[in-house]
Amino acid sequence: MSRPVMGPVRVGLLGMGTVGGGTVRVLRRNAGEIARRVGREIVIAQAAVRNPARLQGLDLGCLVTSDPFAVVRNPEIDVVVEVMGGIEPARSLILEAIAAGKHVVTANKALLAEHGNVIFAAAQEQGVVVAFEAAVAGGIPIIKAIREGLAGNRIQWLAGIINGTSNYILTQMRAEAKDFPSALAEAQRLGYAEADPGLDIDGGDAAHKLTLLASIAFGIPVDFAHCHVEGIRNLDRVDVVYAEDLGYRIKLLGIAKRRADGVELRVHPTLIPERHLLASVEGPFNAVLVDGDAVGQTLYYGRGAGAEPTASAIVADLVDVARTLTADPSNRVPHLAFQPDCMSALPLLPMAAVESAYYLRIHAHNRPGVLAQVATVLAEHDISIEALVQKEAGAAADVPIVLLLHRCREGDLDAALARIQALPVVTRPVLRLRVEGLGESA
Ligand SMILES: NC(=O)C1=CN([C@@H]2O[C@H](COP(=O)(O)OP(=O)(O)OC[C@H]3O[C@@H](n4cnc5c(N)ncnc54)[C@H](O)[C@@H]3O)[C@@H](O)[C@H]2O)C=CC1
Ligand SMILES: N[C@@H](CC=O)C(=O)O
Ligand code: NA
Repeated sequence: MSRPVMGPVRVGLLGMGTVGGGTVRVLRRNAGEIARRVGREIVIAQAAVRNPARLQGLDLGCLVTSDPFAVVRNPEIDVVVEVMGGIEPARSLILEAIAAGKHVVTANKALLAEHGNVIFAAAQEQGVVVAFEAAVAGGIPIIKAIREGLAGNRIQWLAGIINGTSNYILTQMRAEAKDFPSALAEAQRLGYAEADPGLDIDGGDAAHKLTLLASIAFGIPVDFAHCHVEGIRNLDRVDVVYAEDLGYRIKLLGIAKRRADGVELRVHPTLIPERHLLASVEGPFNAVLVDGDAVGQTLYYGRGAGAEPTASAIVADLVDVARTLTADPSNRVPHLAFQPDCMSALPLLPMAAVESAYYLRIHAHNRPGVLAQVATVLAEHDISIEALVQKEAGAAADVPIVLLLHRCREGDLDAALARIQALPVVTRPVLRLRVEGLGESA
C-alpha cells in the first residue's frame, strides 16, 4: 500500500550553543536515516540565535532571528526545540508555544524540575507533547526506558550518576591524584560543566534530573523543593583515599526510593562498594540503575553530556513527536508516565527518616581517650562502628579519625553528631558521607 506523501515536520530552534549546534549537525548528517524512520523529513525552518552576526558564515539553511518569540509565533513551525537553558525567557517561550498548539522538545532540566507541573498541565490541556529525553542523562534514553520499557513494573528505587562534571572531578581526584580545584578547572575546560559550575559541584543539576526521574518512576508530581541536595564541594582527596582503603569509591549519586510511608529523594556523595558496577563508571559518563519488581535491576550507561550525545536525545524526541503528530492526544504516552489524574500523593520524606550506613571524618586533638569519647556518644544513640581508620599521627596536633558506621536512622546520627561536634577535643566540622550497597550488602 502506498503511503500518502506528507510535507516535512518544521522545527523552530531556540538557542545555538553546544546542544543547538549538535542538533543541527545530527539532523543534517542523518537526514536520510531519520526520514526513513519517520516517513517524512524533519527540517529546521527557523532558528533564534542570540547574535546572528556570530554565526560566522555558518549556513543554517533556514530563517535566522535574534528574537526567540518570533520563532514561537511563526505559524509555519510545528515543533519548538528549546536549548537556550535558564528559567526565563525559556519558561515563557515554552508556555507560549504550548498555547499556540506547538509541540516542544527541551533539554532544560532546571526549568522542568522547578516548573514542570505547570508546563505539563498546560501541554496536557492543549493536547501537545513536551518531550525531555535530553534533560536527564543526556544521550542515555533513560526517560524512554522508564516511561515505556519498564511500564510493566512497580519501580522500587533508582540510583544514578547523573552529573558528568562531578564524576569527572571524583575520577581525577582518585585516579590521577588531582586536587579538587584543578579537576574542576579541567572539567570546565572540557565543556562538561554548567555555565554556573555551582550547579554541578553543589548537586543542583543532579537534583533537577533526579526530581524528573522520580516523577516518571513513581508517578508523583515534580517536587524539586523537597529533594535533599548535597554536592561534592566539601570533599577532600583524603576522603577518596580513605574510601579506597576501606574498599569503596565515592560517587555523587541521585537516589530515589519508594517506601510505604513516602519517597526518599536525595542527592549526595556516597560511598559504594568498589566491586559494584556503578563504581567503575568513570569520567564524564553517566549511569542509572533502576530496580523494578518484575525485571529486577537494569543499568543504563553512556554519555550524559556533550553536543552530539545530547543532540541524539533531542532528535529522538523529534522523531517521537513527528510520529505522533497525527495521533489522538489521549493515546499518547503521558508526560510523567502515569495518567495525570492518577498521580500518587506519597510525600517526600525528610532526611531524618532515611536509613543508611555512614562514613565519618572527625578531626580531633591528638590525645589519648578521644576515640573512646566519640564511641561512647555513638553507643548512647545505639549506633555501632563497623570499621576505623586512624593513620599514624606522629607529632601532628590534629589527627583525622575515619569511622564506618553500621546502618542507622539519620535522625539518630544527627543527634549523635551534634554531641560529637560539641566535644572540646573536636577541632573541625565533622564530615559525614552516606554508604550504600545499592542492592548488595554495603
Ligand atoms: N551541554 C550539555 O552537555 C547539556 C546541556 N543540557 C541543557 O541544554 C540547554 C542548553 O545547554 P548548552 O547548549 O550547553 O548551553 P550553551 O550556553 O552552549 O547554549 C545556549 C545558547 O542559547 C543562546 N541563548 C540564550 N538566551 C537566548 C535568547 N534569549 N535568544 C537567543 N539565544 C539565546 C545562547 O547565546 C547560547 O548560544 C541547557 O538547558 C542545559 O542545561 C542538557 C544536557 C546536556
Ligand atoms: N553539567 C552537566 C551537563 C549535562 O547535563 C553535567 O556535568 O552532567
Ligand atoms: Na536522556
